[in-house]
Amino acid sequence: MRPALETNPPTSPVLGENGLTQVLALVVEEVRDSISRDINGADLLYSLLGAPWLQSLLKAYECLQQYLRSSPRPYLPFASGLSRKVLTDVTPMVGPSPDARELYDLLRGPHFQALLLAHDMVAQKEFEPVLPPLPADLPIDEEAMRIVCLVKNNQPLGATIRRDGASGEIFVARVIHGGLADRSGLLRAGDRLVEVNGHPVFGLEPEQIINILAGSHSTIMFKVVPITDRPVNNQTMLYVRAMSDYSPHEDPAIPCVDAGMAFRKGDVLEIVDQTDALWWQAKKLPSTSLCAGLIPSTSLLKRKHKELWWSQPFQTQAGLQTLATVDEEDDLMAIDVRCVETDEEAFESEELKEDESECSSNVQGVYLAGFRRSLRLCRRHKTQASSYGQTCTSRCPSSCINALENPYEEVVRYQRHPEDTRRLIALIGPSGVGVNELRRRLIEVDPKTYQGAVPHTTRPPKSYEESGREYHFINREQFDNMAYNNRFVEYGEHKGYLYGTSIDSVKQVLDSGKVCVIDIEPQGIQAVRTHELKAYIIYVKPPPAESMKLTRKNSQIITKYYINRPFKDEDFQEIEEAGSKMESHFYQFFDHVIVNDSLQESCVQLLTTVRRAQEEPQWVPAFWIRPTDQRSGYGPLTSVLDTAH
Ligand SMILES: Nc1ncnc2c1ncn2[C@@H]1O[C@H](COP(=O)(O)OP(=O)(O)OP(=O)(O)O)[C@@H](O)[C@H]1O
Repeated sequence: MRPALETNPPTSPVLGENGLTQVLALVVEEVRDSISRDINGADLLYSLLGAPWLQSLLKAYECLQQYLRSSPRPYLPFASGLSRKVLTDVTPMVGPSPDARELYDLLRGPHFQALLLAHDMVAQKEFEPVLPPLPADLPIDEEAMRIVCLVKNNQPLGATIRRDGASGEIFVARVIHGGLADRSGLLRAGDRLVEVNGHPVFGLEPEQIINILAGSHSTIMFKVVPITDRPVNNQTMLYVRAMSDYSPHEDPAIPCVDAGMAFRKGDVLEIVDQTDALWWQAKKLPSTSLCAGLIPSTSLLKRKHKELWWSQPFQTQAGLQTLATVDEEDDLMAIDVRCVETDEEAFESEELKEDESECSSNVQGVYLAGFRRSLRLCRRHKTQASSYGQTCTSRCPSSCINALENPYEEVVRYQRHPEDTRRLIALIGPSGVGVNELRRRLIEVDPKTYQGAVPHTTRPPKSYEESGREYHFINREQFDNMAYNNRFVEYGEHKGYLYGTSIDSVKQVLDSGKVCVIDIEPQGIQAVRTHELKAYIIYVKPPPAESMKLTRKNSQIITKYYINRPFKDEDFQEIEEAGSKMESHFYQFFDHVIVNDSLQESCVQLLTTVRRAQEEPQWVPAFWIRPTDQRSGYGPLTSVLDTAH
């Protein structure tokens, strides 16, 4: 700041009449200097301070301040009366002077007359409400009643009622945030209803009252005894991502189906009211609606999920275990007898050919790691986790979230700072949909920005391979150690060798300032949804089988038995089915979905999405952003949601 400003004591600045404008002018000058010194944000601040609306606002403020000090009094109590009298005097004048004519025109002007009218209203203090006198014979024990008159429009009233079983009295059960009743500010949960449109409601059933309401036309009149102890609303705004689907129409327990709000897994919800322990009020984002809807609270939804779980013991439960089902089906893929591998050596040599061809995948001198066939095939053997006696949950306890335990995941808006490491991009999709094709094309577009992670393997290196380029070659003990210490995003076994993508390989790419682009299987989701990697997960969705038949005419699929072979109809069917299973279990973790129909369009969409993921604000789990000590286990989410009543 300039010395001129520094000399003023900050607590008691004595500003002249145009004090604020002067101060602002000095600040603007200061900010202009900062722009030339290239100080971050100075540009934005300069345009904000120079905005015409801010100048006008300041002028209005200063005028008000000035008049507050001088407390002006009306010159006349009835200025429009005087103006009318002058007009009556001037009208009959024969050959009035130019001054008299000008005065006449001025006084007749509608704006001038409106100004005088406003002046008189202020002078006579007509803006103060006139209340009717209280009746003299008011009984002492009379309860304070409030008469509420609401104008009906097309919107629902936005309130529910309940009947007290013991007393037969009717109460407002809840007022829906942003609804007609809430916006009136006159009806509150707990108010006792005495009359509706002149009908006493005592002893009536709620349905009868609803019929009275339905029959009323332009206005609804309530007579209520207001609640005396209003709960203090000290809740903070909360945003969550739904981890499961919910439909009020399929929930017999909801207090009012019409007030309920359906949501799908992955939807971001703004929780606007948690006063009720069972039923919260929320809006689905992005939302243009003023009115919130009822959704089950965390504890209620957990209870519902548990009840469902117990009532369907033989069904596959949503969550990470479902992988087994998807994968088993992969393995049970109808095996074409002609495809069965008979000669290990012949296969090996074919693999070698393929490896050699992949060796040449150098783009601008950069080797594209992580596209090897053996690595991709090993990821289809899903026995690895059990063979290590570990589940995903035990591998990454801090971030595993399943719908049964946490039906809502708390999220916050996150804008990556340009100096922070880039977010990991993880592509996921059913095998054969085109995940690797898209990933490869993205990296090839700009290998200086995008890069895959170098995987680890226990397989011995081939003559042309270099450690750290195709793979990090390590021994089994080292691999086991890394797996034991949760250092892999995912890993698996192929032909007796272990292959895996490590967190450190991903971090190495991110730390070099590049965007790391990997593909993952569903069991890798939790390992990348961490504060450390901040993965942005893109689901590559298969288009309908019929459409794939057209677009994949010249494409080839990698299988366990053939290195490459043309797609068959069964492949499309399988990809489609595997896709819908993947969606039904993991959709809540997908930040973006690309339907891979036309390859060209998918590539463009991928590039745009990946850029947006780095540059634009996104909803991310709150535990990524919270301080370290709050970032363990389910703690933050559960405690925030369960205690915030
Ligand atoms: N949109 C598309 N149109 C036409 N062909 C495509 C399209 N997307 C992918 N392909 C082709 O489909 C084949 C399978 O794609 P890709 O190898 O990327 O599968 P994937 O999803 O990575 O599965 P996996 O990991 O099991 O190999 C490749 O030959 C690829 O070129």
